[in-house]
Amino acid sequence: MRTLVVGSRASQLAKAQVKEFLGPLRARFTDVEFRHQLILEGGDRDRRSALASVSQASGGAAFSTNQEAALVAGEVDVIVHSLKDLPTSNPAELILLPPPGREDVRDALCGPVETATLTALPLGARVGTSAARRIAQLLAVRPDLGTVPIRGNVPPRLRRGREMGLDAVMLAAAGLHRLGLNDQIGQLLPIEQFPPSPGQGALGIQVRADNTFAIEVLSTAGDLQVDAEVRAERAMLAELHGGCSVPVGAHAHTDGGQLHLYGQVTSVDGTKQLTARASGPAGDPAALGHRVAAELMHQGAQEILDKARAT
Ligand SMILES: NCc1[nH]cc(CCC(=O)O)c1CC(=O)O
Repeated sequence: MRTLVVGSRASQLAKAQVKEFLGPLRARFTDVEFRHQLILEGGDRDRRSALASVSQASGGAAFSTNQEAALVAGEVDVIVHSLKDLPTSNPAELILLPPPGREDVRDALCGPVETATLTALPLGARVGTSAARRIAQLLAVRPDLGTVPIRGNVPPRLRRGREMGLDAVMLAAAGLHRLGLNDQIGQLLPIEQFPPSPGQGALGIQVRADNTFAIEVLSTAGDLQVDAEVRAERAMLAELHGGCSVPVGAHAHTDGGQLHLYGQVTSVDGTKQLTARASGPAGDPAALGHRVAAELMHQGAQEILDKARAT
């Protein structure tokens, strides 16, 4: 019996993601023992300091560092991340395998279901989110809204939103679905105005590039269409030199052999919004990502991003 040690953060969402990833693999490889190992990150140990520093720490990579160290050291064979939390540059000895099927890519407004929608939120309503992209996108459609910083794992964000009396909290539908929190969703936001963070809803399956056994087994869980889509989105983000904290949205979908990519950059105050689209062969997602990024740059993305980074 061979063993594969699967690492993840200790959050409920991370545990749900590992379960989802391992389900089909356990059924397919009855001669492999899959062992789950939790790896604490700075953001898990000290919740209070994490609240303040999570997006600044290690250039936005606060969720992946201890895990990557454990992977490089050989303590685990694979890390199951939320792909959108992973920086677009991977350490040289680590690679990302094709992710399994993607969850709903959209963002959601959560709160009282009658009022947590774009049209029903009262004038000047307060929405909980700390993400530059979400703040910018919200203000672009509802400049009257106020946004309130709220960080941490998904269930505590919902709880604090209620405690603080916020009108809504903006979260990824993927995490809500995976945690069985669908009943919290007031509205799933339209992709046109609210393209998600690149990679949102997909798992980031990270292994050592030389771990042939892990690659052989875990690749069988991958979905090549999802892989092309998220690679296009992440290539666009990388080309814009964006981390996870820039007001950049991206969404790719496949149609036959064609990959379509939609990209959006929004100023933090929501007053300027650039969008671009392109299509290309599914076999070259990076080229498509670069094309859409180049079009956004041509429209003036650099100035918007420089300003967003300065705030
Ligand atoms: N940055 C935190 C984070 N990382 C992944 C998810 C949800 C799952 C996903 O987007 O894939 C979330 C919470 C959120 O943005 O609502």
